[in-house]
Amino acid sequence: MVRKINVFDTTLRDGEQTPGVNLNFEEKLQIAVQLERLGVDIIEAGFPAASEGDFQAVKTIAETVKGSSVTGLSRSVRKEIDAAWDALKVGTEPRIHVFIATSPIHMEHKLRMTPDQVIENAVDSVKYASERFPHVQWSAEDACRSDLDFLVRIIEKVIDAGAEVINLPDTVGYITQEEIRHIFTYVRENVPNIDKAILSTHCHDDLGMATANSLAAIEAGAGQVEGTINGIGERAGNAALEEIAVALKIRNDHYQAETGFTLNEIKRTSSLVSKLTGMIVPNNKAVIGDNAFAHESGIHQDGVLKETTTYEIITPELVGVSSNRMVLGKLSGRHAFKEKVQSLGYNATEEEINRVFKEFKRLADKKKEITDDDIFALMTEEKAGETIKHYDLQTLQVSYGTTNIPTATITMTNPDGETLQEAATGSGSVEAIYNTIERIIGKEIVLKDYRIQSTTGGRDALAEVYVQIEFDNDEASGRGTANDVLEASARAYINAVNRVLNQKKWPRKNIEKIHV
Ligand SMILES: CC(=O)SCCNC(=O)CCNC(=O)[C@H](O)C(C)(C)COP(=O)(O)OP(=O)(O)OC[C@H]1O[C@@H](n2cnc3c(N)ncnc32)[C@H](O)[C@@H]1OP(=O)(O)O
Ligand SMILES: CC(C)C(=O)C(=O)O
Repeated sequence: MVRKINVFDTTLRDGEQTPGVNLNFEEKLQIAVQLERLGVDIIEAGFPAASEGDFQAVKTIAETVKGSSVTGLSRSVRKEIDAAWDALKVGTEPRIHVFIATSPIHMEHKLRMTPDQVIENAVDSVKYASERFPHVQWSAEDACRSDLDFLVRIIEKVIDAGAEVINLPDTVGYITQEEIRHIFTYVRENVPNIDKAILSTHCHDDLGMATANSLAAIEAGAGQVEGTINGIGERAGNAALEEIAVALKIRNDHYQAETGFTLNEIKRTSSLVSKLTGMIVPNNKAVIGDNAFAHESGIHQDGVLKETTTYEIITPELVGVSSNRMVLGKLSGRHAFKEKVQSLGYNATEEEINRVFKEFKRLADKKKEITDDDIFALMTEEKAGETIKHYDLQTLQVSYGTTNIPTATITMTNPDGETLQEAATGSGSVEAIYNTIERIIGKEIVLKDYRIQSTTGGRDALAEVYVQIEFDNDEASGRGTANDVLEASARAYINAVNRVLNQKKWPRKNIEKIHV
């Protein structure tokens, strides 16, 4: 029997508590609409009493979103419950989330209240909220560091006062899986009226255990899970909802529970939240990181090419990613290389593949990632064999100073094997180099794009320059790698020139016609 777990998304409330994140009205609305599309059951849209902006955002979201229930947070303070009511009453089935801390540390030092005063306050605010809202959720802030018998006492009373969801947050991300299972089990077994309420889990990631702890709480009977998209939130963040939803799906055999998520909306939701909050998703982030479906090493790539399940437990399509990705680099093997060559339209012999594979490995030692363009260049050179002649850089000298005109002197061999030398000036060193190369080649070349990046870290990093040029009505890109940026710039330019020449012989648009 598979249990349905309600998803309570707090990207717009706890997620907005991420240091540096500040969503405006339109951004909150855009995210809320996407959360609805994702299939979130409850959207916590903000804290209506916190500011006029948050009040308006919660109100508009409550007016707009109909497929998910919309809620707002409030302290155990009557005027905040009033503010929440004003913002949320426009929604269908208005819902409030009231909280107060229950741990000895919070009660004594922050609230400066006795446990009995906390009970009195919680009961009063839940009653007050229930007189307005048809749905009331109550949270015992810092529940996971609270005394269990005190929790049992207060929960029984707030359920009697009208709370229908009881949330037991791990506010500071402190709990372990075994302990959270114990808390949920203890509450279920000892609160006499617990059947009238749904238990909810809300975990923080301070020890990197938010997802694991949320799943453990589900195992112990939580019927609602709270978290944020991409795991953003206060301090180290909240449990990442996409991880929980996918874990429940993939390990359904174990958890026997599922969310109502339209899972293939996950990637789109994650990208939207990342873009609007400015919180970049790490490449290695579970489920939605750029590398989650990328395979880098030869043994893995070979396995995936033969049978994807060898190294993929989640299909990319499940979460809305179009396909997996083979990253060609120095750790790649012949199988992945051959597959890439074939996917680019080449019908190469084993002998050719073996030859070009050696070149590929040489290049991969210098570059982090080998692109389709690189493979194209390697294959073009292989197919052209000796017949295509090209320009080669022999020497490069650049004179630059703050008070003189940058001048480059270059020696190159041309396609006929002749050695040519020229010098030219420019407004900067790179322009001087490109003007000199243009003179040697004797053609007008248009530089359409120039980009530079380092391919490794540290002071001795290799510079990689990418250029795009046009001459003789043909375009090509070129890359050059060297320890020095000026040499890399020259090599990229010459590489692009050679590609234009190669393309004239082996037109790229006819790539599939290149057969042995
Ligand atoms: C675990 C969580 O994530 S809880 C949610 C956290 N989110 C936020 O705090 C964002 C919105 N917060 C705000 O805009 C403001 O903090 C407000 C409007 C709520 C309150 O602002 P202020 O009145 O200036 O109080 P301030 O934030 O400085 O201090 C909090 C006060 O609330 C009290 N308090 C904290 N939690 C609660 C609660 N659940 N119920 C009642 N009082 C509470 C504190 O004890 C403190 O009281 P004191 O002033 O008597 O010492
Ligand atoms: C208000 C509660 C649910 C909270 O955000 C927390 O305890 O982390």
